[in-house]
Amino acid sequence: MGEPQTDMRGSSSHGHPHFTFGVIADIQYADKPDGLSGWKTMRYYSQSCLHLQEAITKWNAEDIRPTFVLQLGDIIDGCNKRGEKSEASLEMVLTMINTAKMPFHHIWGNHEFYNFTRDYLMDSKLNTTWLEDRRQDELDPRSEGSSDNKDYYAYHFSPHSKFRIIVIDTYDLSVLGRKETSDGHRKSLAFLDSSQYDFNVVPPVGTQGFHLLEFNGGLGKEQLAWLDDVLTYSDKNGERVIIAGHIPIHPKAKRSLCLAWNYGEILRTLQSHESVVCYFAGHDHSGGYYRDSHGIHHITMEGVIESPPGTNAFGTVFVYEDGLLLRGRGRVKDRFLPYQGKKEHCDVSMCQK
Ligand SMILES: Nc1ccn([C@@H]2O[C@H](COP(=O)(O)OP(=O)(O)OC[C@H](O)CO)[C@@H](O)[C@H]2O)c(=O)n1
Repeated sequence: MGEPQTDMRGSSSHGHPHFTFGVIADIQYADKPDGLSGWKTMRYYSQSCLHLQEAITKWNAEDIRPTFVLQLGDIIDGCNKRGEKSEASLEMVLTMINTAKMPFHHIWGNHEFYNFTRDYLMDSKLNTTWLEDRRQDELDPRSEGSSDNKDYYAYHFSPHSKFRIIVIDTYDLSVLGRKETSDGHRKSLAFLDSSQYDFNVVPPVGTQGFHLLEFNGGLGKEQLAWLDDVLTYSDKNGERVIIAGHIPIHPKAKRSLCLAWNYGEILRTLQSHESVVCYFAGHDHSGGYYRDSHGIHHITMEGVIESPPGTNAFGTVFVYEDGLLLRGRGRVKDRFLPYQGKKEHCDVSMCQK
């Protein structure tokens, strides 16, 4: 695909954008020398905040200022916990984010849970449910007036009358973050018990249960039902929906072991609603892209932490009448993502759960 062309005001052959927003993933800040990860990939801790600062500077200066930014999780690295630097490092990154002229929606990844408990996160500045569109609460039968009632961190908002953004919690089913005595932890273990898994063995990619690893997670039944309700409303209201979570949900949209435990169930939910346009994830630092058989675009953003000096990894999404234009910076490619009608068949044959 050739370079998508836009003029200084974002207009293109697709018209003028309804709105724009920023996306960024896996900043993983730590005051630590650069070095190899356990996966033998290079991690540039010295660059993570510089890259974030550059992204904010660019977003602040854009002709059409992004309405919001989706921060796709892993904002600070798990190694902060060992040095008892979790709170100080988080404060340092959030102070930088305060210089942005638009709100950030924070998503929680595995590194949030290496540093903090779920209870801590719920009361922290990384809980951005206050940005949800409360006027829509009455439209969600299961939300009971507020997302505060939920045992998972997910919400939605409508930045334009015909568009909705849904933030999902891909560590709702997880052995990270929840107290061992909690119902959520029990349900997560029950899920794993019903599957073949062993956290001590990393099976080859593509074999049964290869993705049932501690650093992945999934969506519980309640969250799936809530998501289905919100999407049903969006279908009826003629909205286009963009969903964001930390973990990729399509086996072809990632390169490594990063895949939600119950990706099949999540995919089936998304694919049963015509409103869904795109799913944004992070987690797999090498990035990925796949357009599934229902026309849903799966974008896995390259990770800031694995972006060498002189590069970066973030993007601005221009939301047009006929599609989304992802204008990538650094390692993130430019892509035009057209909206498309549903096809009859479904590709969940690849999905084991
Ligand atoms: N070979 C390895 C490497 C790591 N682990 C353990 O897995 C956990 C998560 O690793 P980490 O690198 O911190 O996860 P990220 O979310 O930063 O990155 C995911 C990558 O993008 C995957 O490609 C941690 O507990 C490690 O100790 C391991 O068991 N074996």
